Amino acid sequence: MFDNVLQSFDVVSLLIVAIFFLLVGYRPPWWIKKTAKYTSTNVSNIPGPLSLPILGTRWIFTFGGYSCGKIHEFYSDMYKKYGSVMKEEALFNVPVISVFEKQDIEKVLRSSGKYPIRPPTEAIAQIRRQRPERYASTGIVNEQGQTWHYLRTTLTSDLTSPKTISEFIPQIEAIADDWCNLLTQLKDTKGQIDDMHQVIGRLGLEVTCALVLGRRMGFLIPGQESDSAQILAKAVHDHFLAVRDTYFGLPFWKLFPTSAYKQLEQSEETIYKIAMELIETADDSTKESAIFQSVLRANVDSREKTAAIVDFIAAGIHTLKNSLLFLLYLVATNINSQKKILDDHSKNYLKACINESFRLLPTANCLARVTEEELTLSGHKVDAGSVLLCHTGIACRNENNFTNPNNFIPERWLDEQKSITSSNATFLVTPFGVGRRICPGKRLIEQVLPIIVDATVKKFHIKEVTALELQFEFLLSAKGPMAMIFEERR
Ligand code: HEM
Repeated sequence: MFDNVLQSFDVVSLLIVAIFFLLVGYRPPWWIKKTAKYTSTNVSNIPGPLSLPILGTRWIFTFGGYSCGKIHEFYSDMYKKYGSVMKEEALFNVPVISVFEKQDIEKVLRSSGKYPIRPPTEAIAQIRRQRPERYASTGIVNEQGQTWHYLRTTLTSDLTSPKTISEFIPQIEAIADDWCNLLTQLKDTKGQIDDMHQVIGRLGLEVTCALVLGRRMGFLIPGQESDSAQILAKAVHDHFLAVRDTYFGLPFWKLFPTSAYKQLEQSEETIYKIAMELIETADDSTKESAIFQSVLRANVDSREKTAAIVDFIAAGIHTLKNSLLFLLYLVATNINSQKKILDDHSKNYLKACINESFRLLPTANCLARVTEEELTLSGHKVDAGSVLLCHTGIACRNENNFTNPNNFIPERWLDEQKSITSSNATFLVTPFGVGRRICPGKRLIEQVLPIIVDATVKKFHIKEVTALELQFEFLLSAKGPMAMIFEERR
C-alpha cells in the first residue's frame, strides 16, 4: 500500500513543482487571500473535500481511499455528504463544480451557446499537438469554438443523416444474425459464455467499423478473430483507462511522462496505425460507404480526415460495448421483460427497456461543460468559464425524479406513465449528451440496439450468471469478465 502511494506520489517531483511555482511567483489563494478571477466568494463557499495547494483535490484518487475505478462511488458519496453542489479543485486550485439536482443540470446544459465547450481531455490534446505531421488539430472530440464547429459540420453530416442510417439497417440486421450465430458457437453445453466483454467487444468493433468504413470486417466469424481486432479492442480499452488516469489522477504527466501518459501515447498510436491500415486497404465496399466517403470528400486538411476516423472508431466501440452489456444484463435479470419483448410486436416495450437501461446504467454517466455565462446553481453564483460536471447518472437514481429509481421498470416509459417519465427525463436521461455537442453516433446506435436485442431475445432465453459490479473506466463499465447463459428457444 505504502509502496503504491510512493510510486504515484513522487515526493521529489512534488517539491520541484512547489519550488518552481514559488520561484515564478505563484501563490495559492489560501496563502495570499487575494481572490483570483475564477474564485468568486460564492464558488469558494461551495463545500467539497480538502484541497491541497497547487495540486487541489486530485490526491483523493491516489491515496484518499477512492481508486480511479471507483470514481462513480466517490461522486455518489460526495452528493450524500455535501448535497446539491460540490467543489473539487484541479491543478493550480482551479475549481471543478459538480451538480446533482435536476434544475441545476438543466440550467447548465441549457445555457450553452453556439459553440458549447466540453472540457477537453488535456492529455490527448497534448499528445496530438506534439504530432503536427499527423494531427492538424486536437480533433472533433477535443476542439472548441469555430474549429470544433467547422469539423463537426463538415465531418459528421452524413453520420447523423437519417438517410445514411436507414441505408445501413440491412447491414445491422446481417450483423445481428452473425452475432446470434457467434453466441451459438461460443456457448458451452450449459449455454454459458464466460467472457461477455470479449464477445460484445467483437460486436462493437464490427458495428463501428461497418458504419465508419462501410465494410464487414469479419470480427464475428467464429474462430477467426483477427489479430488486429484483438489489438484494436485492447488499445481502445487501454485508451479509456489512460484517459481516466490522466484526467482524474495527480497531473504529473504535465511534467514528465507518467505510466498513464505513456499508455495513452501507445494506445493512440495503435488506434491510429490500425485506422490508417484500414483506410489504406479500403476495398470497393469501403469506397461506397457514405460515411467514409463524406469524410474523404470533406473540405478539411487530410490529417483531419484520418483523425476523424480514429475518433469515430474510438468513440463508438467502447460506448456501444458497455451500453449493450448493461442492456443484456438488465434484460437477463428481469426474465419477464424478455417475454414482454417477444409479445409486443409494436417494439415499444423493447424501446422502453433500452430507455430504462440508459436511465439506470448510462455508460456516459456525467456530462461536462465549461459555462459561457454566470449561473446561479442551488444558490451559489458560478462565474462564466467555470468547469461544471452534470451528474445525470446520479440524478437518474434520485427518487425526486423517478419513483423506485433503483429498479428496472420499463413500464414507466409506456402508456399513462410515459409523459411524466419523459418530461422528467429531459436533461437527465441523456445517454448521448445534449445540444450541439450531442453524440453524432446517436441515431445509429438507436437503430443498432433494438435490432441486436430483438434478434438475441428471439433466439435465446438469456440468464445472468455473474452479478454486475460497476467499474469507472472514464465511462461506466462492467467489471469483467461477465458470464451469461444463452439457452436456445424452441
Ligand atoms: C452507445 C453508444 C454511444 C454512446 C453512449 C455515446 C455517448 C456520447 C456522449 C455522452 C458524448 C458527449 C456528448 C455531450 O458532451 O453532450 C459523445 C460524443 C461523441 N461521440 Fe458518441 N456515443 C456512442 C457511440 C458513438 C459512435 C458509434 C460514434 C461514431 C461513429 C460516436 C462519436 C462521437 C463523437 C465524434 C463525439 C464528440 C462530438 C462533439 O464533441 O461534437 N459515438 N458520445
